[in-house]
Amino acid sequence: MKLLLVTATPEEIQPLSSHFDFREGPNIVNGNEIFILVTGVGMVATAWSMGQALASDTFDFAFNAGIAGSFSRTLNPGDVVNVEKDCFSELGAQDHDAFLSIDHLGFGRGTEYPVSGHLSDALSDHLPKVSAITVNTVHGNEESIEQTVARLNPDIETMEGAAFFYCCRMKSLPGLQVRAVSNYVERRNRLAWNIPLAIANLNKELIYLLNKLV
Ligand SMILES: O=C(O)c1cccc(C(=O)CC[C@H]2O[C@@H](n3cnc4c(=O)[nH]cnc43)[C@H](O)[C@@H]2O)c1
Repeated sequence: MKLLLVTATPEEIQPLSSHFDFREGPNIVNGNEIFILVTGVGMVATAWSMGQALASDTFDFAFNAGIAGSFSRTLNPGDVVNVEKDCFSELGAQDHDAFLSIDHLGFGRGTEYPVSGHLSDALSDHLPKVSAITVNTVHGNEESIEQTVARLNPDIETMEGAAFFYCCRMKSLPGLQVRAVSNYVERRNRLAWNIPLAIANLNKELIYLLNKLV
């Protein structure tokens, strides 16, 4: 099988890369070819990089791996989750105090799901399923957090996930978005982020998943 592993920054998959000694181009794990795509942070960078990769090559399965902020207090820092639903939460229009989604405006859809397949289920059965939003601006203001929770009630947020699912959907490419919680979504408090724990747990999971693909 040919797999695409998409991440925003090299740091987020550094332990995995060291574990398997990943290089540029195809890397072989258990007979599968793994291509690493480091996109840069954000949905535009992700869409551009994935668009380039998917236009010039074909893949059987894709992973989006990274850290995330959690709205949900039932998730703990370091928890690894499987995103089953994602949303371009800022895509739409303000109408005074109301938000009109892109769906409501009639210009498309704001919600994305992974292209499912038997492999997705077999790989991710053990992971908690969550709903996510994808943002350009990381929430860090109590009022805007309350408004977003009231409107969408997401479990986590990232800056790339919905773009990953969008690109996969355009190519009918099955995939999984696997995220580890590095911080709670709250009034900005960068000192409270536990990025090392999130990266360590994310990478243990990725090594497990790639070893499961035999
Ligand atoms: O500072 C570091 O050492 C460091 C190492 C690796 C990655 C980072 C990042 O800041 C990655 C940004 C990445 O993380 C996602 N993320 C994490 N928390 C949130 C959040 O609360 N809201 C939205 N996105 C979040 C996001 O997908 C970024 O791509 C730093």
